[in-house]
Amino acid sequence: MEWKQTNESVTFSFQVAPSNLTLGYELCKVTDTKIMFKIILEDQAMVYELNLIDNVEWPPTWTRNLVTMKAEFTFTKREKRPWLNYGTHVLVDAMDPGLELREYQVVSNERLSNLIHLLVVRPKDFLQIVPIGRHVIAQLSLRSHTSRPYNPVPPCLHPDDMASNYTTDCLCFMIKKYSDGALSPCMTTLQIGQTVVFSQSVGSFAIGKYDRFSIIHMLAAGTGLTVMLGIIERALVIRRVRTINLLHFNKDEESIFYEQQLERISGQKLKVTHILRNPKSTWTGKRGIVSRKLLKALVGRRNPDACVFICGPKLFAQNAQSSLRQQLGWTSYQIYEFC
Ligand SMILES: Cc1cc2nc3c(=O)[nH]c(=O)nc-3n(C[C@H](O)[C@H](O)[C@H](O)COP(=O)(O)OP(=O)(O)OC[C@H]3O[C@@H](n4cnc5c(N)ncnc54)[C@H](O)[C@@H]3O)c2cc1C
Repeated sequence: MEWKQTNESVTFSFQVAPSNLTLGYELCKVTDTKIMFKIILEDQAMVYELNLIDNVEWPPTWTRNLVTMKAEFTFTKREKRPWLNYGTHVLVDAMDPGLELREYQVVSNERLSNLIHLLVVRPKDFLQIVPIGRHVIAQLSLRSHTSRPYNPVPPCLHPDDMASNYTTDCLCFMIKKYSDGALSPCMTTLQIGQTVVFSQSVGSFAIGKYDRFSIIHMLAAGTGLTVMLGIIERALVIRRVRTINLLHFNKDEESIFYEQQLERISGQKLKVTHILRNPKSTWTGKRGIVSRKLLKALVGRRNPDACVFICGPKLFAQNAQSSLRQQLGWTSYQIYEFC
């Protein structure tokens, strides 16, 4: 663990091993001087108990280097004076706690399109940086029996599109409303100040496994886009990645969301293609469903320097996998399906 300070603040960072990419973090305030730090690695987690020499304010702010994934957490000191040392830290047993549910307060809930809302929520005395490609479980209250998985999304991909009221201790979600659904109608109508429950991160995706590829193809159907946004945010700053080819499949013009925001960051590296199943006759873009013909044209035959990420309904993912593997020669280690 490294630390540095000014009179006003103290900053901590953890570097486990350069070969082991830190994927995510969970910080929990126990008291004003005791903080638990959980560091999430590819297939294990480490928990440190940090006992500070003096009181700090909660929450800390954080910044992350998206290439190395190293994050720095900065706490404001309650008493503005230099510390002789930070205190002590010990590695504690990181037993699997099972699903831990916490209440989050809604800080904004805005419409992105007809059916999609951007929800920003903030927990109390807790902060998590969810590993890219992993999700959390949501439910309306701690006692509710209905839960659904959702992918946290970056607060923005361009500073002009920053989510309303976002601070670095918040999580952001893009949630589609299914009017006859059990949870999404409530999730999309939450008001500022109401609470909702989320778990810690779940899943096994490890972004570092794909760092060797210089071309990333993404096949996203509808809200399958959500998991791709964190990958895009990082891929844009990874020098080795030359091309991000995002294919976003939707039903019709009204179902497209986050279009202008993606347009703003697309260019030499990121290319976005919208493919509609049922567009109006005026649509001049691509149309159809995922098929061998379409993927041959937009992804092409197997390229050893490329990987493909797939996220969407089961049938969509099955069709994509069979077209890529059986007809276009792609191999399983190049493909990751989020489900
Ligand atoms: C890993 C993961 C991440 C996800 N991330 C996101 C995300 O970031 N954003 C997002 O919006 N969604 C995401 N989802 C989907 C999300 O978890 C919910 O499934 C979605 O919000 C619908 O939940 P609901 O309770 O409102 O609807 P449900 O009650 O689950 O119903 C959804 C729709 O399916 C229909 N339906 C329900 N049961 C059946 C059935 N047996 N047969 C046929 N149709 C049926 C319903 O009529 C309704 O139209 C993710 C899913 C997974 C697995």
